[in-house]
Amino acid sequence: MSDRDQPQRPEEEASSTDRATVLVVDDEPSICWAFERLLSDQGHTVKTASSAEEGLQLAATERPDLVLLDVRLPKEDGISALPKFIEASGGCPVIVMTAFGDLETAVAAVQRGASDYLVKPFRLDDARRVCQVALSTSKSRSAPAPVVRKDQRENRLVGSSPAMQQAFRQIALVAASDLSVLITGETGTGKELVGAAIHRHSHRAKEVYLPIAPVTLNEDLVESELFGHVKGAFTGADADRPGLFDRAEGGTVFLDEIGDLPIGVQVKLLRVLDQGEYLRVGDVHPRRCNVRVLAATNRDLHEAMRLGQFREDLYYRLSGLHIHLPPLRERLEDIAVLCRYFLSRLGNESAAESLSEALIEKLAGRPWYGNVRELSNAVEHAAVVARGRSLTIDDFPDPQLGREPSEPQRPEAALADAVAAWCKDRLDGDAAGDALTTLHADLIAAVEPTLLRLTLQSTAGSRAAAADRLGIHRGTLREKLRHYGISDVDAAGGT
Ligand SMILES: Nc1ncnc2c1ncn2[C@@H]1O[C@H](COP(=O)(O)OP(=O)(O)OP(=O)(O)O)[C@@H](O)[C@H]1O
Repeated sequence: MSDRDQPQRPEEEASSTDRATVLVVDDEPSICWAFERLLSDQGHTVKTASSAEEGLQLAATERPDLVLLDVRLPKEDGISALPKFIEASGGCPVIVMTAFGDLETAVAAVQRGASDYLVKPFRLDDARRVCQVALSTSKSRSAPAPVVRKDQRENRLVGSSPAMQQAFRQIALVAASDLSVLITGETGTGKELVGAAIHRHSHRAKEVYLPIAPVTLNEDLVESELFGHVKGAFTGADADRPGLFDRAEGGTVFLDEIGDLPIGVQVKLLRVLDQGEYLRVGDVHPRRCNVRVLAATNRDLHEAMRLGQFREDLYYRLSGLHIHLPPLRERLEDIAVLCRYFLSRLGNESAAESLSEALIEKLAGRPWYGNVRELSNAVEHAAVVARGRSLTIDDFPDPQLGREPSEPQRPEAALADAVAAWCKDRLDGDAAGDALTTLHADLIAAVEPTLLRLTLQSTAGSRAAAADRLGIHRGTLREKLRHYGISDVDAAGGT
């Protein structure tokens, strides 16, 4: 707990809940002491125990209003004792505490009936807030049936950093609900894996989980791909066709790169979230749908909203809960556990066990702009090179020196921003909304000449090679150069 957290004075606790009895079960005396100080200052009675067995006896005699239960205890651990505490106390909320949480522990705790999950070390402010919320919940809740855990060895989400512990806690708490979740983070930080984990631990687990990246869909057809269309909706629509939301009925949709969703489609998505219904393209009869939406992005959605590229109402509707995955370079504690995990997933247990501190330290000094994806590939590469012996830093591929964290997205993002500014300017200038009829053609005319000139320069004026690079027919290139009045001399000479 941090020193700057000072417990509030009793008189500051005007809105405090009724005086309650709180049982703290932890074999660390400092934790028991901290809670005693925090909660008795608020007028509550605090009982402490250093083992599950001792705690259960107190739970039966004291019938506490709240139990704070550590996971690691001397004999029986907190997770297995959890249902017994709920039963012994007559159904009071139990907050599980751990310093060694992984996703499975967090999910098991919530599935066994924990009302919340505190990751050590925690701030007193957080502990106070979590206790207050738990104390305000009904004491009459019944103990949920224990759920049998499935072994989820493949594609597990691992990490020991506080940021990952926080993510595990959020996943565990949100999984059982139907809340939309917004998952943000740079490329390769594990957003899709978080989406899959939420689905896997939800009541929809047996239904479809459909990860969709709208950017990979045909731009003109993205709406119809997502929501389907009816016969005659557009040229070529010769029959009714269901969309991806039909396919995901009852399950979960993971929308990747939500920041790139066209505005028109954003409106439709908002209707799904608000009213649980959507229209197929060309249809006038709304269809009901029962789909949980998880969304991910590596873009700054606040900036996208500012530029008018992302709807604010959709942002607030989507971010029922926001899980942020920091870049790997900001959670270096995860590198060792991830390396071991990737090596044992490759079946290379001996390399996993023999990873040296010195190697981990060297790896932690690298920038990992591609985040966990880059680390995973690098470990795989190193394992192949090492051929069964212990890994050394020389087995790893060279780090991509000199690259900036978000460089892969930067030119596209800058271009999108420039287009947005241009568009906004033109649309604002057309306040009456009737003068603009060639917006699309105007934009193409503004950017295409530069594209053609630079490509021709890159091929030293060879039209055939430039057409290949551009992915257009040589005749089309010739026509375009004529249209824009670009001569070969222009193209070779500069922009
Ligand atoms: N915490 C983690 N534990 C184990 N594997 C991870 C973790 N985070 C990421 N990975 C692995 O890294 C790779 C990239 O993860 P994922 O596709 O979920 O990232 P992403 O953030 O969705 O990336 P993008 O934005 O590029 O789509 C995957 O192979 C995934 O299994």
